[in-house]
Amino acid sequence: MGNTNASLAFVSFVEGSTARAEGAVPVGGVSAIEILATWGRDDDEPLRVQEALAGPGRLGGAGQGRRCAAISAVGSHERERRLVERLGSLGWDVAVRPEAGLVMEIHHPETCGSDRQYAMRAALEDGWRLRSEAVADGAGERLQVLVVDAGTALTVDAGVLRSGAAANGGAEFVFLGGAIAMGPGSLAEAITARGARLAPFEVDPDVPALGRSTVEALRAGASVGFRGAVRELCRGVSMEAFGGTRGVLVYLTGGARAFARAAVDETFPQGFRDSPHLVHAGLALAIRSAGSSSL
Ligand SMILES: Nc1ncnc2c1ncn2[C@@H]1O[C@H](COP(=O)(O)OP(=O)(O)OP(=O)(O)O)[C@@H](O)[C@H]1O
Ligand SMILES: CC(C)(CO)[C@@H](O)C(=O)NCCC(=O)O
Repeated sequence: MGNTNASLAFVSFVEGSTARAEGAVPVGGVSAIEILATWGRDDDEPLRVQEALAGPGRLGGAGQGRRCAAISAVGSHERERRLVERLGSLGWDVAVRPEAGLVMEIHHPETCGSDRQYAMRAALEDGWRLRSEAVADGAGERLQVLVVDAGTALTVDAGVLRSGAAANGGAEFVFLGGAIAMGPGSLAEAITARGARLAPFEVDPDVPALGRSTVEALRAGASVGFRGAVRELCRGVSMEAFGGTRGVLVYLTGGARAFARAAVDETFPQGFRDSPHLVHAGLALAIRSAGSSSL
């Protein structure tokens, strides 16, 4: 559940698989992510979920045995509660915001949004897999990850993989923090709510900076202005977390990705990974590694 939209996905794992689900980040064993439904804040959430789960043949073999669901939510606790209740009444065991499995190197980690944490978990795990494929002994290589999530909010977060630091000699996925700003739709809503003579308008990612009417000028501010925020936050967070932008593995996710692509591309000549389902993938990984303890 995001701030504006929510979606329900079915995630399959095939052990040892590195198959790329279309548009999805192919994190450890995630072989497919199928979006079953998406809906807005005002829709009847429990009903949409119930309808999606009832779809014919949707869940493959998952109809048999134990039914496990997990929820990432940054929306209201009331929305979350209604969803958990409905899934429970349909016979699902529900894990609500299971531990993302990150070492949180920020003040007050308990206030950090679950979407930020799951996206970072998926990105770091994917980076780890990529690195171990590229170098036989990747232990000495640094893995620095930046996650850009453009939606209702814009978040730009930094993370690193710390090898061999954990008590068991394994790797630690470390969340270093980042920035929270407004997405393009929020910018548009905010300015028309505060500007007495400004009528509501639709945002568009492909507009010039030079608007020749009020609405064009507003679109320019929301879209071109948003790109500026993305560029500046990507550069700033990378510089402060990693000392530069080179060698950083960058992931872009969120419903407003189209508004952020050009700025991310300009900032990182090494390119970036367009990963629409990063939060779902991270949630699935979190629940899998937590095993039955979170269910
Ligand atoms: N075609 C589009 N036209 C205009 N805005 C769009 C379009 N597609 C996405 N957006 C923007 O994306 C936002 C929704 O993004 P997303 O689907 O990631 O929602 P969300 O998950 O609720 O957001 P968040 O992750 O910040 O909670 C909208 O508020 C709007 O700003
Ligand atoms: C920042 C948002 C709104 C992004 O969806 C969400 O992750 C959230 O509500 N976070 C709580 C505050 C924090 O992440 O520090």
